[in-house]
Amino acid sequence: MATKTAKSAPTSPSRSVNPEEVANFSALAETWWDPNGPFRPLHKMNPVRLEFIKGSLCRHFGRDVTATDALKGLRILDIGCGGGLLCEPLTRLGATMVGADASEKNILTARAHAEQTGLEIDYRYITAEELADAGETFDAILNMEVIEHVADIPSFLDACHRLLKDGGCMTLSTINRSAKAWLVAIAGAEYILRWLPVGTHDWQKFLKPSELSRSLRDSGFKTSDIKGMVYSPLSGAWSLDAHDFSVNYVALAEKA
Ligand SMILES: C[S@@+](CC[C@H](N)C(=O)[O-])C[C@H]1O[C@@H](n2cnc3c(N)ncnc32)[C@H](O)[C@@H]1O
Ligand SMILES: [Mg+2]
Repeated sequence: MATKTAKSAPTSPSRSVNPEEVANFSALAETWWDPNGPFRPLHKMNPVRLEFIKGSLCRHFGRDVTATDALKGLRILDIGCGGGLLCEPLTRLGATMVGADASEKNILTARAHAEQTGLEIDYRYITAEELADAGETFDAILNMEVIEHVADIPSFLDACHRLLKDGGCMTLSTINRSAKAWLVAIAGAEYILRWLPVGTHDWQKFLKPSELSRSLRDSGFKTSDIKGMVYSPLSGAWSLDAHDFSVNYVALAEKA
């Protein structure tokens, strides 16, 4: 009798890609740089995201946060870069940026915009796993507003871990799976204010900070900072908050 060999499940090189999610972003690709378009919330959040990213990277790498070229010499990957809303300001701070996205249309928009602004940014139409398989490594990774849109978190974070040099760090942002987040980020932002197209976010895919930390630990990272990002309806501005993680939050993870 022939012995039965255990067959492992077929491995897909890019398990993190959810084709429906990527198609949603591709459909909006031409609107990335419209400050009043569907990505208006990201434009509004950008100053506070940059404050967190710049502050975290400067502390981690011992840089002077007040220097105009504070990130000079650092090779940084923006995974799921979309239209390049973060790649451009970080390039201006001296970083050597690689922006990678699973949507080709996003990459075309990002490249066209960088050409207009005269910034040199290496944009790639590639998934996290493909880039990791290619053996590239980076001093730091930006992982901003992506994890709640991926199909397989362990595969995605394992790829990020492979992409990070020893001693490197990764910033993340996502949305908490709380009742308030459903009210604000889904009912409010999608259905009432129409800031985002209905269906942009799936509440089930939001992550509690403890779940994000656990997933990061399982992939070999140590969470070293978490801050809330809080929106003030009065001023229309976002700010970092040490205690309120109830909706949006940012985190810093180090390669353990
Ligand atoms: C909400 S957007 C965030 C864009 C950008 N990080 C920002 O914050 O301005 C999420 C992006 O992740 C990309 N994406 C989703 N899954 C991905 C994957 N597995 N690898 C690379 N990019 C991915 C999508 O195409 C989309 O552009
Ligand atoms: Mg999102």
